[in-house]
Amino acid sequence: MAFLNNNGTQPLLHALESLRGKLSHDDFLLLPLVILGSVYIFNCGSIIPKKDPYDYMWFERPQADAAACVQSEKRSRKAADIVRQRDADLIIFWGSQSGTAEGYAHRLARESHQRYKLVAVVADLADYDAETIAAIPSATLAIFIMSTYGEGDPSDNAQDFISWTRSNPDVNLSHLKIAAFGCGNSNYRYFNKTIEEAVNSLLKLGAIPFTPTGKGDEATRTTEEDFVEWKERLLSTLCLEHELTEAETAYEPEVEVIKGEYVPQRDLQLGTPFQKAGTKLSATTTAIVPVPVTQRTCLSRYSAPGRSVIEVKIDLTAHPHIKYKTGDHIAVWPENAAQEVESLIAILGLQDERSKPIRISSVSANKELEVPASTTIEALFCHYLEISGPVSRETILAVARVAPSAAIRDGLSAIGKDRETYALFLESDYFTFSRLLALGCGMDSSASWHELPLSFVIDNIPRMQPRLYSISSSRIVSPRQVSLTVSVKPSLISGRPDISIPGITSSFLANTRDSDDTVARRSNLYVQIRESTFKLPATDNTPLVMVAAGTGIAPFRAFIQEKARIASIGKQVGKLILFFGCQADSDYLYADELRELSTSSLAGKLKLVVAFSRAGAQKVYVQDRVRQEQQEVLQLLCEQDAAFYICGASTMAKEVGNTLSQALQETRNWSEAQIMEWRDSAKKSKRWFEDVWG
Ligand SMILES: Cc1cc2nc3c(=O)[nH]c(=O)nc-3n(C[C@H](O)[C@H](O)[C@H](O)COP(=O)(O)O)c2cc1C
Repeated sequence: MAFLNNNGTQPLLHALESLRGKLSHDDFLLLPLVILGSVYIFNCGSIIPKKDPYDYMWFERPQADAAACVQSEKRSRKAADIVRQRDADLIIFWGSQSGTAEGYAHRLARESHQRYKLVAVVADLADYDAETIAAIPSATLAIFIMSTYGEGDPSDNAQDFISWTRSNPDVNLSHLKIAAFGCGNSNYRYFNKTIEEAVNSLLKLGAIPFTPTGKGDEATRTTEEDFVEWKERLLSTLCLEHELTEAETAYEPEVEVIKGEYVPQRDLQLGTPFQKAGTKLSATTTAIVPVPVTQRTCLSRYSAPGRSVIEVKIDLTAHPHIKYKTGDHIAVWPENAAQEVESLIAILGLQDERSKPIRISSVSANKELEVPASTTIEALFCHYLEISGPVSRETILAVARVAPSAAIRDGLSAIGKDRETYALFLESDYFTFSRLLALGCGMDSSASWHELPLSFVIDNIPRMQPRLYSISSSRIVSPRQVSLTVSVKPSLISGRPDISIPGITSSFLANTRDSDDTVARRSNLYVQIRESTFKLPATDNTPLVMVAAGTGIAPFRAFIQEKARIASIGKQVGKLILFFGCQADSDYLYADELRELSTSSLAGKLKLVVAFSRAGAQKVYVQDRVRQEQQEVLQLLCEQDAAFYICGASTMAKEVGNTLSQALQETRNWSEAQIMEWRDSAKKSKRWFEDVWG
């Protein structure tokens, strides 16, 4: 059971740490230079400096280039090889698009080791050939943690694995015990389809279920709790089967943080997005580039405090190689609010060190570093850790275990003891990591968090993820000025009507000043164009039926702009119907532009059908409008091969899908199976597109 804890620099670190109290701050900073100087004298026998061509190497650490090493090292694609190499008790495969399932796989590995001294290997499904799972020894439990994406699809890294399960493979898994957890959202039509499909296929091949499959549901905001419940059941079953006893869980760092070391400026990452080693760019994902914000316009304001929709325009002129297509997505890297960064720095007592370089390296065999290897505390908190999110129950319990006093430990343990108490706690106030620590200080005013290791903060706070937006401009109308249509909607806490929590990216975008604004806090955004499947048909004449609610209008605004341009140069365009759900006329986004186009370049082509849910005595939703217009919609879809698009909340998409199914049953007498078949074939032939969110 080889689980790395420390690397060779640890003794030096301990020595430095123990000297820390005896040295002044400046002495401490000089110490590495003193050591290097001694090495130099020892090696050269003289203190007269000679020009050493490899001088710079003294200042470089091997992990600075670890990414390159990992990429060139040829790893086996056989899952059984890694299991045997590490003598693993568990192999945890993950399939994840935005990091949730991946994070859970690492957490399970860490806990099973810390609590039961089990050896767990964490495996990216894309790194192994699927059929090789058949050679995993029977003593090793195979665990699958996978999310569902798109319209019931696997994540990108699980595509090959799922294709393999669908190919009726000729393997026997009757020796293999499996356990599985899915990340999904029940607002989608195909809730947790990927994990269901994976488990069913593995069971058909003879695999033995170890514990019931767990399913996380984002719609009820219970994914985290669903995971914890499933994980505890799995660990207690393992415990019973193998007669394991739980070890005292002292904190074991997964990263090592070195302060006070010289770091060349070029190695420091102070805000540029961090990408893990080996992340490849592809035809569908461009480089991440800094772009100026050229315009920010408020499109609509709501009566709810702080709620609005804004349009943000960014300029790609400085990056001629970066191109986008109409309907693509754009990933935006946000920053945490300055106030949150300041609070965390203050409560950890890191004010004096905030802008000094730190070196971070992974000390876990399973985990690649998820933050830059060289940065500063300030940059780490601002750009690389998601410090503004609500603190999870497991994090509260982890903080309780390292609390500076018994009063804080007991207080925090009581909050995290069960699902219900934790839920009540979250409803009572806004609790980020720093606010949780502040709450701890309230439980024992003599205690402080200054001794909490920085590695603990890095290990327990999720890394910052970019946010995806649909581009709301057309490539042919505006190839260099890209617009995003962003909903700014603070979250509310039921127990504290006075508090509203700003969304991290939307509030960041709302506060980003135009580039010519002299008071700009920062005018550049880091963005990346990501190709979407939400595309216009190849022929301009194909009719389009588009259904949107709220900011789901974004890609349709781009489609309509593009069609108007095509029509204006005398080309034929097909019929366009836009169904748009809003609250009232005040949030009918792009109303003037759409109305104008429907009477000018797209006259007789563009039909606007708007549903207002709060304008009159009766609530009218977008699906009600689709029902009213069903004859024309079905005629376009079934007789004229129109392309059908939905963009907006998954609940809306589900209702619209049901409305269409009902209409097909009533008017054409189609069975459920026929409707499914029709929809699947429309998807395959690129006539049915959904871009929906939870
Ligand atoms: C564009 C999109 C499509 C999704 N489609 C589905 C779906 O069809 N079924 C489902 O159960 N969950 C769906 N989800 C919810 C995700 O599975 C959920 O957010 C999950 O926690 C993501 O895990 P990951 O970060 O590991 O990829 C979707 C989420 C997004 C953003």
